[in-house]
Amino acid sequence: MQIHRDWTGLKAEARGASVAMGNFDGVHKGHRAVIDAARAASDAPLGILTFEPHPREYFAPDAPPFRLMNSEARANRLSRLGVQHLYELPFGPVLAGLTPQAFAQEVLADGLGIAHVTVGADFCFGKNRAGTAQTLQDLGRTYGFGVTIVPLIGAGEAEYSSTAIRTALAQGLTHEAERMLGHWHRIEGEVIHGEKRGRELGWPTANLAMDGLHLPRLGVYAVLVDILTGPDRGPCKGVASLGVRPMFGVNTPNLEVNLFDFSGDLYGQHLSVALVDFLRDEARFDSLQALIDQMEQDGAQARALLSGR
Ligand SMILES: Cc1cc2nc3c(=O)[nH]c(=O)nc-3n(C[C@H](O)[C@H](O)[C@H](O)COP(=O)(O)O)c2cc1C
Ligand SMILES: Nc1ncnc2c1ncn2[C@@H]1O[C@H](COP(=O)(O)OP(=O)(O)O)[C@@H](O)[C@H]1O
Repeated sequence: MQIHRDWTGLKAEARGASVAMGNFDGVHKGHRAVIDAARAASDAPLGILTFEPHPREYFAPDAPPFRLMNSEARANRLSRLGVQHLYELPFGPVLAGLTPQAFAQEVLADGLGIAHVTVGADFCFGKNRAGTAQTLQDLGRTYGFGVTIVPLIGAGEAEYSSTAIRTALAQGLTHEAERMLGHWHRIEGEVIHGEKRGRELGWPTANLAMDGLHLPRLGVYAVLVDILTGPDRGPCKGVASLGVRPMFGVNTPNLEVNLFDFSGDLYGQHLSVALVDFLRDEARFDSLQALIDQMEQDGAQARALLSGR
């Protein structure tokens, strides 16, 4: 998959693509219906047109993080769906200021030379979100690109939506989120250094930052892990704590993963951690020993829940 971060001066092989356009946060079942329609609409190379940062991050930079995945995780998932070109356009004052007409003409037609655009029925675009899917279809006739509008799938509009998935995860409803996503919700990133306390407790934990990401319910989860890089690359299981570690003062939230039956060095490697079962809320215990005893129970419960997965 090639990633393009500009909409002018692209090489000829990127032109004429059929693209699915949207934010694709989470790449849930509704998104995949739009991507499948883009694939079916044309024999041209399949592309995704999306924005980075997410427009909502640009317009409300101080709002709490809401994204289900960072741009790297989104790109990896889209690549696995067979997307050949990812147009990850920088969302800033220039794009935010384009009218729907200017976006269609300058970005889609003259800039990228796109042959066909597929969007979900609720797609809005352009300055003040003034353009609808129907507007796009009309502009396509003017500027010479085809437009497919995909009806929203599911019983109601909220059936498959990134917002509904965020709500489920905030309640610890991992299986409900999975039903809408079509896969487990995953947190991906590089293993960073922590306080080196885990190994002293007998529970080393590989730590991932939650920077910019939506926070699922804080607490302990049974997790399926893919080690994406390094000598220990491959799938494994574990138990993870997502939270602020109230036992140890005030901290920024992170994800701490203990891998079962593993003793390698993971610093700097990339992990993808699937939240499978919520076990309990994060707690503050009277003693370190009480925390360790509880971690033993968490580990045993996670092993039991994950057996057969
Ligand atoms: C299964 C598990 C459960 C945990 N539960 C709690 C908890 O309830 N309260 C808490 O403050 N920390 C909890 N932690 C987080 C530990 O405090 C943390 O992993 C430890 O401080 C190690 O931190 P370090 O990686 O920075 O060395 C838990 C960790 C694991 C792996
Ligand atoms: N079973 C394991 N699960 C998670 N990390 C492990 C495991 N065994 C060894 N490690 C290594 O130990 C590190 C975590 O140890 P820890 O004492 O918690 O340090 P830190 O506070 O830096 O996270 C991980 O980043 C990884 O490199």
